[in-house]
Amino acid sequence: MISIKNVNKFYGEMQVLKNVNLEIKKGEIFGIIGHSGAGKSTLLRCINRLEEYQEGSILVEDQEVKKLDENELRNLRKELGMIFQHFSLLERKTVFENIALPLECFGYSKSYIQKRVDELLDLVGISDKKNQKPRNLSGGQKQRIAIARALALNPKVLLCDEATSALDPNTTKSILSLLQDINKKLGITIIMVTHQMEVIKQICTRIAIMEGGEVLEVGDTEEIFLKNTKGLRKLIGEENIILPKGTNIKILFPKEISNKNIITTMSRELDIDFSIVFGRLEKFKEDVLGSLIINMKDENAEKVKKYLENKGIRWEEIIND
Ligand SMILES: Nc1ncnc2c1ncn2[C@@H]1O[C@H](COP(=O)(O)OP(=O)(O)OP(=O)(O)O)[C@@H](O)[C@H]1O
Repeated sequence: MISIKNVNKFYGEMQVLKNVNLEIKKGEIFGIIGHSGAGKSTLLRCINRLEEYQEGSILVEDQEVKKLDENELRNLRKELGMIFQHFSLLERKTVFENIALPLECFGYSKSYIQKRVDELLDLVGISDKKNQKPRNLSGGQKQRIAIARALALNPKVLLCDEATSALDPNTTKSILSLLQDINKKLGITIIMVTHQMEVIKQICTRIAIMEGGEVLEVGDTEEIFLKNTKGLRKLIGEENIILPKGTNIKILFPKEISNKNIITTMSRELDIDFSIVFGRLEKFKEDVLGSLIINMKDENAEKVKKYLENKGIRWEEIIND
């Protein structure tokens, strides 16, 4: 659906996107996470050409974004709705007028606009606020208006730039579940740029971790948390794990087995001692998952690997993580 290949972008001398490659699939909720300044927003804004990119290619449904003429760009933007951290609503206009704006720009009839805005108000759950001004509404309600406005032209993709960063945790949850509903009901592809771990855990099926303009890792969100990958550790500032001598094995605890006493049972059954090098189990949606690195003498490694294989437990030998 969206294919980003070898994209480089510069602001003057400063390179802010470095050889970025990503494939975003139709219908998925894809997260782009990283610290401030990582280049997330810039990348997102290159997709709808709010920013230009100097090198590489961005294809949206097989159209090269940087080659579009004015008319084609207008049509592309119709397909790509966008929402922002601070909502970008017009304060002097009512909720209805804010949502109607893109429809007016595209010349729809008054009667269609009435009908469409009512549908959208219903979809985002703020029908009762139709004639209010945004200043009388909460942050969550304002973001619902912004979502309705972004969906007005029936886009195929919704670009979300830190859409929940200005909201409290409960409102964040409700906006995320609204986005999830919209994704399911309407089949819209969603790209979420965020620095909030909870956001990607809650709704993104796949994520890219960015730092310094580069994509460090791309993968299935659950797998990244399960394996506690290097990119994820970098993101949370726990990058360096000092591996002791001997064999180091990372045991994965997917949600189905995270509460089992694998290590103590294995130690007892094999009569081998282990030391625990590093591990983290954490809440992921309604479950707990994670991994644990254990250290053992080299001569015991084969026995342990066989044991884990036989029990169907996922593991990886860590040589230099
Ligand atoms: N218009 C601009 N002119 C010059 N430099 C810019 C411009 N916009 C962004 N930058 C720089 O580009 C880099 C990437 O910024 P970007 O906003 O994409 O990062 P981000 O990961 O989205 O972070 P944040 O969440 O803080 O916005 C930063 O170093 C930023 O200072």
